[in-house]
Amino acid sequence: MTLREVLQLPKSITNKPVIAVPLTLGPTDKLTPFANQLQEQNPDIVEWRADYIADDFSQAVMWQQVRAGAQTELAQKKLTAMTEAKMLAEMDKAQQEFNANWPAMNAQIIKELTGSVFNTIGSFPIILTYRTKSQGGRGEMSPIAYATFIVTALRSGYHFTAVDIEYTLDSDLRDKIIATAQQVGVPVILSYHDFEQTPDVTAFIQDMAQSGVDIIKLAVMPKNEQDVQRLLDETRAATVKQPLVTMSMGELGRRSRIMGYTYGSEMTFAVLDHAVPSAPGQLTVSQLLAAWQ
Ligand SMILES: O=C1C[C@@](O)(C(=O)O)C[C@@H](O)[C@@H]1O
Repeated sequence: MTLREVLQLPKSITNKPVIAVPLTLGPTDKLTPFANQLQEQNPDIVEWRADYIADDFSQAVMWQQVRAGAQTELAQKKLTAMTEAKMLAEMDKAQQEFNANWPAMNAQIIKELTGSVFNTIGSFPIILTYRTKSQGGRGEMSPIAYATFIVTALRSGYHFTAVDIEYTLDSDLRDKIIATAQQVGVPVILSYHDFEQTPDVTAFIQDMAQSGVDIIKLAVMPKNEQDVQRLLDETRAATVKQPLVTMSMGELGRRSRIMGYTYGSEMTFAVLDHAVPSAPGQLTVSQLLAAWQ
């Protein structure tokens, strides 16, 4: 099956790869300008990089906010030292209650976050991605919180076109996400990033193919032109059954983002004009289309 078929995207009449645009907005950014620009540039799919926003709604951050609010209130009340001590002890109890209620609150927060994305850009197919710091993203959640986030978003009632999971995630958690994705009918993209070098691409692709996922994605850093060519050649030579998405990052690797499809990479990531790239070397959609002219 081709990547377009796996993701149930319309057939291309140009034979070009799928263009994915990352959505990297944080908690104070507005979605509407992104949505408007999206309509103008009309890529195939949006990758919601949830790591740009989800950590702002983590258990620790939310409790911090509740506590700070309560403390400000206390400070305004001119309490005796004894009453204040009593109230602080009550805060401890409140924290325990907060922690006990967190799973339900977390599920609601994730549902609302997902809803805000779908209500604004839901006419576009959406990939759900949470990228950890070690894989080049912003996410600092623990592996369990990461898996909970993904599983809850998949079960939120909004239908993602695909979900991305990191190859480096603990295999039990990975299997749990894969099982959930299969239950809700969402294809899984398994991703691996190397920001230092271009590893043995063939070996990685073969190992990643063992995990029963639907699509394999590899983003690696070249040190020289030979590395870029090796990534392309090994992509072409790969014999796995899953569709592949590969790219050589950084300035040197740019041509792999433009020409990778002629070697068998079926999706390329590009940003909307004036947006900040989500990985080194990404072109804008306009630059990509111009390069294909
Ligand atoms: O995995 C990838 C590919 C990418 O890292 C790139 O190099 O374009 C960009 C990420 O947003 C995406 O999740």
